[in-house]
Amino acid sequence: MSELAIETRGLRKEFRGARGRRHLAVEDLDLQVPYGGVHGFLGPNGSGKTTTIRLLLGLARASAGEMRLLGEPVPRALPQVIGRVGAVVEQPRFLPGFTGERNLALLARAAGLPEQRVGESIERVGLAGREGDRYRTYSLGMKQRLAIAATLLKKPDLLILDEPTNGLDPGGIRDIRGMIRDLGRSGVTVLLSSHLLAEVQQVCDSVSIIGQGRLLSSGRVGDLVGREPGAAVRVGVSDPAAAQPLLEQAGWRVERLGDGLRVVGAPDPADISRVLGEQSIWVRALTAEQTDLESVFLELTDRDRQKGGR
Ligand SMILES: Nc1ncnc2c1ncn2[C@@H]1O[C@H](COP(=O)(O)OP(=O)(O)OP(=O)(O)O)[C@@H](O)[C@H]1O
Repeated sequence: MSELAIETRGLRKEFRGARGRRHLAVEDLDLQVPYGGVHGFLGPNGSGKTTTIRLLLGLARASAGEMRLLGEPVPRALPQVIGRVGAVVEQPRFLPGFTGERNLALLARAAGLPEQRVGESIERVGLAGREGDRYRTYSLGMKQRLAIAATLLKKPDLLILDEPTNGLDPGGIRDIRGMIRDLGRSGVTVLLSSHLLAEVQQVCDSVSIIGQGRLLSSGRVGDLVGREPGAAVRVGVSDPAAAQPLLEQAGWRVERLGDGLRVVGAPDPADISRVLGEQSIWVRALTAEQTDLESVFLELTDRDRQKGGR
C-alpha cells in the first residue's frame, strides 16, 4: 500500500440483524486519503460513514478488508499509531460543572501531556475568553469546539471528525468550518465526514463520496466538479449559427443561448477555442458554468439509488 494518511482496501462490514438477516453497511470500500489538508467523507444518511470511521478506530471489527492509518496496518498497529490520531466520533463526556479549561486540564493530566497544551488547544479552536466558563453553559457549537480541542491536546497528525456540525445553527456551522479549514492549512490531515455538501465544498481539498457502503467517486473537489457530465461552458462568438454545427461535430451537445452558445459535456474551454479557431471563427468570451459539489453528489447518489441497491 502506498503512503496515504488513510487507506482501506476491500473494506467490508456486515451486520446481522434479527432472524439472521444480514445487512452490508460497508461493501468493498477502497478509500484513499492523502496527507495534508481536509478530505471530505461524504454520503447520504446511512451510507456507512460512521461505520467506516468506527472500523478505522478499532471501535468495531471489519468483516473483511485491509486498513491503514498513517501507513500502519490497523487494527493490529492501532496502539502504536493512535497517539497521532485524534477523533471526535461521539460527543465526549465532559464534567458539566467544571470549566472548559479544567476539563481539558484533567484530560491532559490523565494522558500525561504537558499542561501548556491546554491553552494552545483552546486558542486553536477559538474558545479563548470562554475557557473559564462552566461546560454546562456552553452552546452546542462551543461544546463541539471543546471536543475538538480535547483531541488536539496530543497534537495529532490525523484528525477524524464525524459530522462535527450536526445540530449547529448556520453561525455555528460557519465557525466550525473556518476552524477546520485552519487546521487543514496548519498541516494536520483532517477526515471530515458530512452529508452537508455545500458546507464541505468550501472546506475540503479532496473528497470521497460513498453511497450504500460503496465508493462512488473520489478526487480533488475542483476535478470532481469539472468531471460532472452536466458541466457546461458558455461561448460568446460572432457567428453562433456557424459555430454550433462545428462544436456538435466535435462531440458536444450545444444549445443556443441568446446570441451565444452553451456547450454541455464537461468540455475543456481550450478545445472549444481550438475547434472554432481552426475554422476562423473567433471566440469573444468563454465562461465555465459553476457546478457545485452538491449537484455532483446528488447525481451520483441518485444514480446509485436507482441502480437499486439495498
Ligand atoms: N450496530 C449496528 N447494527 C446494525 N446495523 C447497523 C449498526 N450500525 C450501523 N448500522 C447500519 O449500517 C448502515 C450505515 O450506518 P452508518 O451509521 O455507518 O451511516 P452514516 O453514513 O454514518 O449515516 P449518518 O449520516 O446518518 O450518520 C445503516 O443502514 C445503519 O442502520
